[in-house]
Formats: sequence, structure tokens, C-alpha cells
Amino acid sequence: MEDIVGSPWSERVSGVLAYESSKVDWCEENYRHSEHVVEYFNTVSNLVFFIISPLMLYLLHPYARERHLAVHLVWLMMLFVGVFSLYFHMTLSFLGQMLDELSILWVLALGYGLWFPRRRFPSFIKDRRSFGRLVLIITALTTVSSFVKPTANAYVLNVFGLQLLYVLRMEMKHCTDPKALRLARRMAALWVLAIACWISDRFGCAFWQELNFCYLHGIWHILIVMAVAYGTTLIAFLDASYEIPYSLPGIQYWPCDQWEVGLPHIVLKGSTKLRKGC
Ligand SMILES: CCCCCCCC/C=C\CCCCCCCC(=O)N[C@@H](CO)[C@H](O)/C=C/CCCCCCCCCCCCC
Ligand SMILES: [Ca+2]
Ligand SMILES: [Zn+2]
Repeated sequence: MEDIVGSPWSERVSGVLAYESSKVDWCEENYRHSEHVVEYFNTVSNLVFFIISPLMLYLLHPYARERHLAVHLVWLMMLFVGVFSLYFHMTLSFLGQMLDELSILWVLALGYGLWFPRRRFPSFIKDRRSFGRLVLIITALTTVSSFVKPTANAYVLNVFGLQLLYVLRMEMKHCTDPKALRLARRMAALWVLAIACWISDRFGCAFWQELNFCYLHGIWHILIVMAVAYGTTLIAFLDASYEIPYSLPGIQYWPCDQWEVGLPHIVLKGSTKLRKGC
């Protein structure tokens, strides 16, 4: 028994679970508010995932019901990203870092598989099913290679994020709906603010420590979840306009549509019975 406990394998397992076993450490001072939570504000700020994800699941339900219930997996997985991100900042463990980063990778992959516009598929891809398989293979390979140099993972994810924004920009070129254009501008503004916080926390920590303001990574959590809420609604709107145009998709804001304040979502103004009858 002692042999098993003392084996290199069990040492390795407890190593990856150990507090501060990750090589990544954000600007916020460690153990400032609690001896059990390494980065307190960075941990607590993940609550935004648990507020926004259920709301988005509820708000996108009419679109998901009409298009495909698998759409719900995106915000269900965002809940897991929130859990893993919370665990990572609470412990700064290597396991926490990998769960946090790999869950983001798989949400991005799911989003690509579900929503990547059909007309932009590579020429050798026939349908969405084959495209899904290609995304699955690339994601599985990226998952394995993420263990080679874990400190590079976050940068790779940001490159995937940039590619996603490029696809969205290309798609918006054909869009004339003023509400969708405003939504796209807001999403871009949120993303720019979010990434500025992420980079500043990573590379400008000495400056922020002088100002005694080390909360930028926590603010990134809040802004990026809002950017994803705006981005997924925009992609869902474009997808519905091409794939289920009879449903006459529109964009509305919850709780206040008049002022366009809050969370955006899709409303389907067209009759779905019409399609089923034809
Ligand atoms: C046509 C494709 C549609 C794809 C839709 C995909 C929707 C989900 C996209 C991204 C999920 C991002 C979740 C962010 C969680 C943050 C957790 C975190 O802070 N982790 C850090 C460590 O604590 C880690 O260093 C962060 C790494 C960088 C992550 C980069 C994510 C890129 C997000 C791009 C979002 C653009 C907005 C538009 C979304 C539709
Ligand atoms: Ca820290
Ligand atoms: Zn984080």
C-alpha cells in the first residue's frame, strides 16, 4: 500500500492537484483575503458565468427549439468553463489550468461545429457532419498538444478567438439589419475591453501593483462572458436568417428592449406551422 502511495504516479497526481502547481500566476496578490483561496477576486468574479449562462439558456430557447436543441450545449459548457475557471483561480493548480483552458477550447470547437457558415466550408467538405468531424479531429489533436507547452495554451486560444472574430466580420459584410450591426459593434467593443484587461494583467502587473489595483483579470472574466453572450446571439441571428428564414428572426434585449440594455436574444416572428404545412 505504501508502495502505491509513494509511487511516482501518485506523486504526479498530487503534484498536479497541488495549490500553485501551475506555472501561470495572475497579477492579483495570492492569499490576500483567504488562506484557502489563492486569488479571491479572480475566483469570485466567475460568478458571472453562473448568472449569465442560465439566462442565455432560457433566452435562446425559442431559437434552439426551432433550429437544433444541440445549440444549448454552448451555454451548458460555458457553465463548466465557469466551474473550472473558479477552481483554477481558487487553487492555481496545474489541473485547474488545464481544465480551464481545455474547456474553453471545446466550447470554441462546439461553436464552430454548430455555427460555422456552410458556404465557408473548405471545398473538400460536403456537409456539416463532415465539417464536425474535421473540427473534432483538430480539437482532439490540439488537446493532446496542449500538454507539450501549457504556458502557451492561453495565447493559442486567443488566436482561435481572433479567427472567430474574423469570420464574424466577414459575415457581417452581407448584413444590413441595423440592430444586428449595433450588436456586432457592442460585441467588438466588449471584446477589445476584455482583451485589453487580459493583456494588461499579464504584462503590466508592476504598473497595476503600484496603483494597488490588481483586479483586471477578474474584470476580463466579466467582460468576456458578456462578449460571448453578445457574440453567440449575433451568430445565432445570422444562422437563423440563412437556415430558417421563414421564422423571421429578430434581435431583442432582455430586460429592456426599448433602450437596448441587457442581454440580447433571438425572437422568431414567423410562423413555424407554415413550414410544417408546406
Ligand atoms: C462560428 C463559431 C462560433 C463560436 C462560438 C463560441 C462561443 C464561445 C467562445 C469562447 C468562450 C470564451 C470563454 C472565456 C472564459 C475565460 C476563462 C479564463 O479567464 N481563462 C483564463 C485563465 O483564467 C485563460 O488565460 C484565458 C485564455 C484566453 C481565452 C480566449 C477565448 C477567446 C474568446 C473569444 C470570444 C470572442 C467573442 C465572440 C464569441 C462568439
Ligand atoms: Ca496571483
Ligand atoms: Zn481566469
